[in-house]
Amino acid sequence: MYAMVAPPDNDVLQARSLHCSPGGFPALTGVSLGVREGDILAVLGPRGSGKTTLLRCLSGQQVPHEGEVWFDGHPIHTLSAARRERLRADSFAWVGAEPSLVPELSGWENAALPLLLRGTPHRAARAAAMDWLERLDVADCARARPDRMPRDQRQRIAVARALAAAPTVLFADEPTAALHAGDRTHVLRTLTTAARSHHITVVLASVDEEAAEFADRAVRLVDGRRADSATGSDEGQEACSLSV
Ligand SMILES: Nc1ncnc2c1ncn2[C@@H]1O[C@H](COP(=O)(O)OP(=O)(O)OP(=O)(O)O)[C@@H](O)[C@H]1O
Repeated sequence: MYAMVAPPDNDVLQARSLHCSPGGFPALTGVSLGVREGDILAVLGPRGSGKTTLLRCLSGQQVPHEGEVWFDGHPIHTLSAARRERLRADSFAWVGAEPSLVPELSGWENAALPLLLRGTPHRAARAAAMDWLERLDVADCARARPDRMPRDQRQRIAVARALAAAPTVLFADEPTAALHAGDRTHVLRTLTTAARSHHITVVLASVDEEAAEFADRAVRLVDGRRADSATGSDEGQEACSLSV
């Protein structure tokens, strides 16, 4: 064991020697990495390599069985479930492969939902949501219900919802997996361009090497371990001074 030491100032997120076995399967076996503020980090690897489990640990949805996760200079693996929930609502956004929209709400209401839940006035939340729907080319879906939209439009609204919330970190887990090739590139480009212009840090998981083209850095996982460099193995405290 080693004493908990805060990560370097320019790392907004840091994982140290994560071990995690959801459902008893060793999905992560000693993963360390740092994510610099404002960076777009691609987490690449084949199916089953541990990408989703890593993003779930970094975002506080899953507590690692061993190791540490730090956000903004504070450990989050030691927080209560309620405090992790609060952190996720205030600072993080998540886009998965399947758009998970509220079926009873229209396109703009879905995109505005995190802002409305935070108490943003209705008019301001609507304006922000509409702005993002326009950037993602789905403004004409603003009044439609999700069951009236094709999947790629629902996914664009899910991306708009994540960006409208102005998170510190956006976790995108295979955000374009369910889209056609042309849509994939457009959604990834829009997501990463918007994140850069709003200084949102992005952790982008993908099986597709193309995702690295949109990122500042990439790490690669194979069988729950870093496969890209010596910094990725079970290095414990040395990780404190390393970014990616
Ligand atoms: N709750 C769970 N119960 C059992 N096994 C799990 C659980 N969660 C993850 N695993 C296993 O851990 C391994 C890593 O899964 P994970 O979803 O993190 O990988 P991934 O790289 O995101 O893959 P995919 O693209 O298929 O989602 C896989 O073998 C998966 O079956």
